[in-house]
Amino acid sequence: MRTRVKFCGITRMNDALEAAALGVDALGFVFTRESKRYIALENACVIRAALPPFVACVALFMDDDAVWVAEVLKKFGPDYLQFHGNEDAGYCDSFASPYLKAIAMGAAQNVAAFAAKYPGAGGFLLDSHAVGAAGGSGETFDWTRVPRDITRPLLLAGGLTPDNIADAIRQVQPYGVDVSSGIEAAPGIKDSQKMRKFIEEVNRVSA
Ligand SMILES: O=C(O)c1ccccc1N[C@@H]1O[C@H](COP(=O)(O)O)[C@@H](O)[C@H]1O
Repeated sequence: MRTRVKFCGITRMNDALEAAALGVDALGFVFTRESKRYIALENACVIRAALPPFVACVALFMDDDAVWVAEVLKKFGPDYLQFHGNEDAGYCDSFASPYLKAIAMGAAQNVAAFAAKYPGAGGFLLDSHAVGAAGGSGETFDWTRVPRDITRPLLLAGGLTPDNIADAIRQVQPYGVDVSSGIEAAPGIKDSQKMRKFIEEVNRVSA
């Protein structure tokens, strides 16, 4: 099956439409305000309304106030929430909405034990970022540390680029991949050629 692709950190209409035309499965919108890729809720809603069918929208948060998450849920209506901080399962489940939980792949991380604490998560995003630090750093982690026996969907993230995505998929065989800085010209500004090359590489190795 083709590896699913999420492009994260969308801030511009044209980037979203180009990504959709390339066949991306999901677009990520960063609603945590410290991020360089933060998008105002009103702008995200305008982009969302212009997307063709079957492009999932993901709303990313990092230790945000529950009131803010609820407001985004109500107005933006994401298909998935993505929690990228220290949120516990009670907090994540409290929104009664499908969600992905990020796992920071520090040296001591035990993915199976972490995942067991979040029975309500639809999947897990394995990222190189330190918990509490802003993500989207463009740094990879040691992919040999991804366990093969996790039965729930895993999305590989952290430092993926058009040049390393083929190796990443061959090595990790993830359910999906998630990329932000590796397809950018600058934070929040996607690069058309990098987006295209990234999708071409995913299609080439996972066809
Ligand atoms: O993108 C951000 O600005 C961001 C901010 C806070 C938490 C997570 C963030 N991004 C996520 O990080 C991964 C990896 O990014 P990159 O490809 O290494 O730049 C990205 O897929 C987002 O889900």
